[in-house]
Amino acid sequence: MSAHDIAEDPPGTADGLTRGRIVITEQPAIDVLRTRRSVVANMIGAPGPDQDQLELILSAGIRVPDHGKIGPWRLQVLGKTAQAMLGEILVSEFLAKFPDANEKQVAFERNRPQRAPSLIVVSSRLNRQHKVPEVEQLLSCGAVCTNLLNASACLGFAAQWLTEWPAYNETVKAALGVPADQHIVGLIYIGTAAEAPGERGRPDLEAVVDYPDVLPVVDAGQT
Ligand SMILES: Cc1cc2nc3c(=O)[nH]c(=O)nc-3n(C[C@H](O)[C@H](O)[C@H](O)COP(=O)(O)O)c2cc1C
Repeated sequence: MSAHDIAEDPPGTADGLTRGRIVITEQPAIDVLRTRRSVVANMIGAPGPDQDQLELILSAGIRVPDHGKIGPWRLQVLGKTAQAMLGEILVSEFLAKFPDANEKQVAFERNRPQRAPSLIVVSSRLNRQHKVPEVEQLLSCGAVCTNLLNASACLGFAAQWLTEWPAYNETVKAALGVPADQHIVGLIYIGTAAEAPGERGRPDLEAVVDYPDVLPVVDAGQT
């Protein structure tokens, strides 16, 4: 049984951890976090999460630090028809920019939102009247995307956080109901890895972490 199979047994009686009918990976959370890898969307296939699994991923996804309790994010789980409609919009925007595009390129754009079984669009709902700075609200949106990836990994699913050109296209935003002054922060593709991804180089801790005993105050004149 793979990590995201549905348990036949009643809750709590199957091997491993269960939540209702869902088997959760037996890996300790710290190992999921330490070893999670994105899988490129092209390599993510069926099965995708079912509705119960999706709701688990979504509820973990929005359990993020949110200064001011603003909830500055919005999540849209695109169904198959919506994915196909988005694909048609991508084709028309792509052709408007590259009228000489070949068939293969057009087919890629049409299929772009359907590369994986599930597609969650995470966009911002920034409250610019709120005293909490905009950047903090955007960071909370990013945290949602990260939690979606980690929650997917906890259930044994592969996922990738992409923006690509569609996230920055005004027609795409309008079609998704995202106001022009808000952002599409992530398109999260979720499903099952066609093959396990290789490791990706990570910075050594020493390259990014310091343990200063005293503050490394920089003389303003030196900067
Ligand atoms: C905000 C954001 C946008 C991203 N957009 C893209 C993208 O458009 N195309 C891409 O190849 N990777 C994109 N990535 C990177 C992948 O999500 C992923 O981090 C990368 O493939 C490395 O995999 P890893 O998560 O295993 O480190 C983006 C990451 C972030 C945080």
